[in-house]
Amino acid sequence: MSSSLAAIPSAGEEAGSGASGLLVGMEQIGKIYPNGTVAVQNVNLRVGEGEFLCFVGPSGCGKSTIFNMIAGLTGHTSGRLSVLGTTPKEARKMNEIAFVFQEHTLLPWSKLIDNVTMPLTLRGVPKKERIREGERVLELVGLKDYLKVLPRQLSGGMKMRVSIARALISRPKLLLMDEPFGALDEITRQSLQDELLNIWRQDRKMTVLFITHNVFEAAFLSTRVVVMTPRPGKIADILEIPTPFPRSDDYRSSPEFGRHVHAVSETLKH
Ligand SMILES: Nc1ncnc2c1ncn2[C@@H]1O[C@H](COP(=O)(O)OP(=O)(O)OP(=O)(O)O)[C@@H](O)[C@H]1O
Repeated sequence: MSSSLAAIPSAGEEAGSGASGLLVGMEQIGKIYPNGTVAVQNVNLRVGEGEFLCFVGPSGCGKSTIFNMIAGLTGHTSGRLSVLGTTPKEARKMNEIAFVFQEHTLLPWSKLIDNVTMPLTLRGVPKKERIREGERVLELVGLKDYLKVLPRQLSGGMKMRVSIARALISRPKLLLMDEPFGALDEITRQSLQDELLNIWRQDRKMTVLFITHNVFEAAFLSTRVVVMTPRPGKIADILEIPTPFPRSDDYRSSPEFGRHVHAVSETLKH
């Protein structure tokens, strides 16, 4: 992997000049938590605009830690990390990174429209614009008829759709999804995979980084799969999934899909 990341600041340094075309650049990234746990070691990764990367690896290998470092929620302790051409902390202030977790984190007492527009409310965006954007993203996830409904009236899959809508409302350049579909049944999971790919394909400038334990999900969604080793997490390999989009149910049952799943599974074993 080429790594001309000279413009990327080292751990603890302030923002440097941006590396153009590079959404995320990781060079020799390491993370040791204050209690001494070595979570991540020597991670090198370059992510460009419009990619869809899945991260797979054994439990505790540092996938969430990598996401938290990219999102500026925890610092790296060695190496160089660039996000949107600057440091993660600076990138976080740009409102161009959104996070979706497995837990939906919706406010139970707020209607859907208020839940999805929360990021805009916090930024002081006028109500008219908030409502317009809220309707836009709820339509994207197939929930435009549910504006005034409370989260408790929704199924798990619908709550996840709302979480995705809330993440999309800021039109993020970088969408970080940490095992978002892990708690859903297989049918709901597959339909959300289809919807997510449709949304991503409508905005090919958006880059998605997605954690999953499911090799089928990784082979279906990704342009590349990052396979990690057990802790301390390193990158075992990065597998290209060159199958063109749109990917349909035919792809799910194709020999090509089987080969990609097999390749990811085999890499995980080593
Ligand atoms: N705040 C923390 N302090 C100390 N150790 C931590 C902290 N957060 C995570 N760890 C440890 O770092 C390692 C990596 O954790 P992380 O959550 O990043 O792994 P993961 O690959 O996302 O796991 P999973 O697939 O189970 O969600 C684990 O050993 C975990 O216990």
